[in-house]
Amino acid sequence: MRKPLLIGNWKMNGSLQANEALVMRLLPRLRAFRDSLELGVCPPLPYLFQVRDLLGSTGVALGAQNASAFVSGAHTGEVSVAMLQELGCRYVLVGHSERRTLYGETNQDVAAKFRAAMSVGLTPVLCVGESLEEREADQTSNVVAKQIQAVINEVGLSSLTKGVVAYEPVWAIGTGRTATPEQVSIVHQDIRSFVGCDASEASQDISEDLRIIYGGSVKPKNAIDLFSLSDVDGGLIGGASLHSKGFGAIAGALAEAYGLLADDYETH
Ligand SMILES: O=C[C@H](O)COP(=O)(O)O
Repeated sequence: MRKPLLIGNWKMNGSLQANEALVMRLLPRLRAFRDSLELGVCPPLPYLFQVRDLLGSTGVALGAQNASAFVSGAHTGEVSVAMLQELGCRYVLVGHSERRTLYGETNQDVAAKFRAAMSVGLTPVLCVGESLEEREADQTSNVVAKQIQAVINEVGLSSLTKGVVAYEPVWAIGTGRTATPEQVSIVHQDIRSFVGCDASEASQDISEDLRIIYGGSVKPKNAIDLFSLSDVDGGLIGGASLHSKGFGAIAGALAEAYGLLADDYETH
């Protein structure tokens, strides 16, 4: 079974004081799920040390929101995957739509970052998704397939499962406009079919093993419907991950969807 995964992406939010308050309130809410779910948070880079220490050995992992594809050298302002690994990160987001749209990252750039992350043992979380225009032009499948194919070209199909795919329709990010369960289900199934499309036994296994999580305006009230879909293996949560109660409730919904509710957790 694919282990359900929930990652909070704090984006460019927080302060020393706010992070401490958030993590201290969040940890008790996540305690019941730490064996059944894989949990992580991605604070802004300057706070990685602080949050790593706050998380301690609670089982909630640390992740970064971005990394350079380069190993070292004259790349002012960039941070290497080895640095993130040294700081205790387990995950790194690659190709978040905000990186693609605001900072011009191409499919090739993202694929190089995926490779770099893998090379130091980090788990790259490959973010893919279509814009509203692309959806309206019926291009969702093509766009997502190209984003994934670029990574397969770079690292090979069999290495795809060293990472996680996060489907995040751009039009649903931070807009309060969540994709419907039907829309999400179609794209997640498409991704799984695309990965398994050469019909070899190996590609079938890879397709079956690949974790595909959903992100885009996930809230406690819509989480259970999204996480109950058979091809959705968890969530990448933006805005709601900044609130301990909301993120805790989303973790509860994920556990509930998988029938993994711990005895000491009540759904309210
Ligand atoms: O990385 C997270 C996604 O961009 C989703 O953000 P959101 O939950 O605020 O829509």
